[in-house]
Amino acid sequence: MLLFEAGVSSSSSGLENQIFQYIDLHQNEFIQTLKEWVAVESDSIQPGLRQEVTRMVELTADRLRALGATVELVKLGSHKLSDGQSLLLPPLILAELGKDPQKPTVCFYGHVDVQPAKKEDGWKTDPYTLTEIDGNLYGRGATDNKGPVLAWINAAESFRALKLDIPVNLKFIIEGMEEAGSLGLEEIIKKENQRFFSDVDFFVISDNLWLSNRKPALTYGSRGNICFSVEVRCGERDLHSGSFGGIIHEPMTDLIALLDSLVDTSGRILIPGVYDDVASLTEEEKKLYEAIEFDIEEYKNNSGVKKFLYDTKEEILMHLWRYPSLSIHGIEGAFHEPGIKTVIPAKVIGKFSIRQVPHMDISIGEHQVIKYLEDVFSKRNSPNKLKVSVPTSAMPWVANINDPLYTAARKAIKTVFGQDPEMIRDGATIPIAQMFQNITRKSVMMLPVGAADDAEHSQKEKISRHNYIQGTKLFATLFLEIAKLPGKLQEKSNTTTTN
Ligand SMILES: C[C@H](N)C(=O)N[C@@H](Cc1c[nH]cn1)C(=O)O
Ligand SMILES: [Zn+2]
Ligand SMILES: [Zn+2]
Repeated sequence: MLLFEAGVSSSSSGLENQIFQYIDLHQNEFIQTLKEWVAVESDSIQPGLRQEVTRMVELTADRLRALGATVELVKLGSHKLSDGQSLLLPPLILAELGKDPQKPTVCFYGHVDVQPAKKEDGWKTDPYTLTEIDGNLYGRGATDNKGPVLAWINAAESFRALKLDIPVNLKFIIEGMEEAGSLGLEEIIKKENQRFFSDVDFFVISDNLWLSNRKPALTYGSRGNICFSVEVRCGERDLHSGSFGGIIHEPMTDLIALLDSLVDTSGRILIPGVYDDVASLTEEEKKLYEAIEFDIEEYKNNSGVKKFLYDTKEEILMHLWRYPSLSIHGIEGAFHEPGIKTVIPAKVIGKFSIRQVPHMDISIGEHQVIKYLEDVFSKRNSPNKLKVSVPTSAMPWVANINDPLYTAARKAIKTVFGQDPEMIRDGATIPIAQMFQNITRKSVMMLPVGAADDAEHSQKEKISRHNYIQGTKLFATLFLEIAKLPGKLQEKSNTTTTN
């Protein structure tokens, strides 16, 4: 059996070494569970797979119950699809393990839904069969986010199996709609703020990646996102392009023109006012970017793209983390199969999103985009119908890295990986981060275990065996480090005695 040397460093204690050995010895069992989880096609985007998402949430609940946790499945109601139909949302898991008032309480967030994946998208392995190749575990959801969710559960299980006291109370909030924009979540966080979340001291999210393939990271910021749907319709049914091509305003032509008006060739968003509220860059912040270790070539190789829009480390990171970006994701109703279908689609829906950064206002952004699209469309003198909607949006998040939670995590990372973490932000969005911070006013931290080459949302998504197993050790060590934070414990026992 392979033992990871970095997990048994000179700075780790006897207790840590005992836990690390247990994790190393049981790594194949942990991987087997991940295999079972990856086999569930819990794609939250495609309505036809909603039952699989619910099944995945139930499987997760079973695992938490087996750990000894008390599990509640909270109903989130339903949501409206673009065709007007209503679809049930999967339940949300709120689980609790330990309720000792003398211990700090850590709430972990993760999601068990995944992005869509089909073998024919270009996967070399079946996306729903976890496949190990050269130490990497390939499969949809391996890193985003089933692997990290299991790593948290594995960490707690390891304490239990060794009959060791978990030195923190654990709470879990696990959803099945993150990839679809965390529908229904904010309402529950607000509702549960005075109940389930009332005794939480720290929130930890492990749903993003390191900046490097090898160097661990701690994340203190993420971008938000506003998702837009732009529908252009000419009639009730598709038309023969031989019978009608040349005499009508085609919806797809209108839509392509609208989408083409959004960004220029340098990546700059062309919607007036979008950059107005972006936080200005201070000298202090500039220095932060200069100090970061970032291998542009490695990042480029991970993407498979030959050239980025920017050449310097600072420009690239700033355009990922502190400036908005606009991406076009797809067109519903467009003929996308191989071959030629000589049709004029009657209705097409373009999908794009704008990653929001601090100080940008979502409702102002929505208004600016809708007005701009209406202006561009009106100049085309098209009789077609334009409808712009915002199916989902999420706020950006930035945390205070001087919070004791970050101190505990730095120590845990140093113990397990033998090096200090890179302090990073993330260009992606985890809607719950800002909800936790805003609503509960407690400390929030992102502690990723996936590496930069994990290819989230892509055809070769993976987590390495190393990161999955070391990640499990990291979370176990984090429990021990959080329990050592004196200020928090002191405060907690004071509160307990005065109550
Ligand atoms: C970072 C996280 N693993 C993730 O992939 N989040 C999604 C969430 C989202 C945002 N808008 C719609 N879904 C993402 O950043 O794309
Ligand atoms: Zn995720
Ligand atoms: Zn994702």
